Amino acid sequence: MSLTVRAITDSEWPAYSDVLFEAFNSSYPSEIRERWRELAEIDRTIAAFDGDLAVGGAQILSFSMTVPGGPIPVAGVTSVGVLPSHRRRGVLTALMTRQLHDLHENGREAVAALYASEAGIYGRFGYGRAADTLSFRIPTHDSAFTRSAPTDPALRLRLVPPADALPALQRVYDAVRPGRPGLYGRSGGFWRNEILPDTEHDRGGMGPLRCLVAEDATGARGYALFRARGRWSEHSVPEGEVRLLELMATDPAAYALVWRGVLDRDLCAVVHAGRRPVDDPIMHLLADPRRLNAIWFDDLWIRLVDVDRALAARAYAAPADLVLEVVDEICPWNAGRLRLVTDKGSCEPTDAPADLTLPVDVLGAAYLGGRPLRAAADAGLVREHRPGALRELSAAMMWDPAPWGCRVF
Ligand SMILES: CC(=O)SCCNC(=O)CCNC(=O)[C@H](O)C(C)(C)COP(=O)(O)OP(=O)(O)OC[C@H]1O[C@@H](n2cnc3c(N)ncnc32)[C@H](O)[C@@H]1OP(=O)(O)O
Repeated sequence: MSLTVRAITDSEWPAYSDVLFEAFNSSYPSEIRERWRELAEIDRTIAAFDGDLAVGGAQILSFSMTVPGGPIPVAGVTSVGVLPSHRRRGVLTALMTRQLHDLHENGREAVAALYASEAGIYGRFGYGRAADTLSFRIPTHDSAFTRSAPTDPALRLRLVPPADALPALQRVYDAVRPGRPGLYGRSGGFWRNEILPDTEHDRGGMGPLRCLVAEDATGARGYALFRARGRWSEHSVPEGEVRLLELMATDPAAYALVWRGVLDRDLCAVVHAGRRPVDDPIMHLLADPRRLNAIWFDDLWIRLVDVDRALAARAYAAPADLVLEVVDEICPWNAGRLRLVTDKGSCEPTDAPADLTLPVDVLGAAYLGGRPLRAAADAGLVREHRPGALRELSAAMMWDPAPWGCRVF
C-alpha cells in the first residue's frame, strides 16, 4: 500500500463519503448524504489514498464549545473511517497524526473534541474521556416527583410542530450553553440537519419528532424533543414508549414542567431518555430515583492539541501554581515542562523542576472539569514530585456543573 494523506477537493467528496458509508455499514438515502454534505467543511476534510483509491478519511467541524469559564474555539473531529479492506494497516494512525499536525500549524483551535464509536480507539492518539453521560429507562407509573418539586403558575406547556419551534429551541439552548462545559454552538444548518430532521430513516421505527415547549409571557423557558410509539400488550394494556432526544430548560420550574409533560404522556409505559448529563436534576426530582434505571457511558473525548494555550484558555475552580511535565508521543511540541499559574491565566514553558508528570490524554480527560486527576493518579497514570501538587491541580481543574455535550456530532 502506498499511502498519501491530504485534504480532499469538492469533486472527491463522493469518494470520501462512500468510504464512510462502507466503514459504518450504512445504506443512507440520498437526503442523508445531502444533509451530511451541507454540514461538512470540505477544506477541513482529509482522506487517505492508496494510489487513486480513497481508503479512509476524517473531518473537522469548527465549533465554539463551552469549557470551564466560557466558550472557546474547538475542533470537532467527526466522520472518521477506514475501508474494511484496509483496516489495521495504520490508515487511522496516519489520518489522526496529520489532523493533529494541521491543527497545530493552523493555530485556530488549541483543543479537539470527538464522540467515539468505540471507547478503545482514541486514547492512543492523546484523547481523554472527558465527559460521561447517563441514559435512563423510567417507568412512567413510578415517576412521581418529590413534594418539593418547583412550580410556576405563569408557565404553560405547548405542543409545537418541531419545524416551527426553532426560535424557541435556540433561545433556550443558547441560554443554557454558556454555563455547561461541553455544550457547543449550533448553526442554523446544524439544527436543520442534525437535530430536527424527521424522515423514516431518522425515526428508526418510532413516531414523528415531537416538541413540547414550556413558556410564559416572555417566551420559551424549556423544551423537550422526543418521539413516541404506541403499543398494546396481548391483554390490551397500553405499553407505548417515549424516546426523549433532548430536554433543556433555563430554570428549575420550566425544567420540572417539561419533564412532567414527557413522563405524563398517556398510553406510554416507559420513557427512554438517552445522553443525559451525569448531574441531571431529574435525580433530585423523582421521589424514587432508583426508577431511573441509569446506564453510564462515555460522552465527549478531549485532546489538548496545544497544551499551553489550552490550559491558559480555561478558568479554574481553585488557585494553582505548578510545573507540569507533559508526555505526548504524537505531538512533540507539547512534550516538556510548563508552568501553570491559574490566577494569571498563564501557562508558559519553564526549566524549573516538575511538580507533576502526566500524559496528555489524562490532562484532556480532566480538561472539562468532570474527571478528577486524583483518580487518574490512583490508577498510576500521574507522578507527583512535590507533595500536595496533585491535590492542588485536581481541585483547580474540577468544575461544576459536570461536562456534557448532549448530542453526538
Ligand atoms: C470520531 C469518529 O468519527 S468515531 C468513528 C470511528 N470509525 C468507525 O468506528 C468506523 C469503523 N471502523 C473503522 O473505520 C476503522 O476500524 C478504524 C477507523 C476504527 C480504525 O482504523 P485502522 O486504519 O484499522 O486503524 P490503525 O490501523 O491505524 O490502528 C491503530 C491502532 O488502533 C487500534 N485500533 C483500531 N481500531 C480499534 C478499535 N475499534 N478498538 C480498539 N483498538 C483499535 C489498532 O489495533 C492499532 O493498534 P496498535 O497501534 O497497537 O497496533
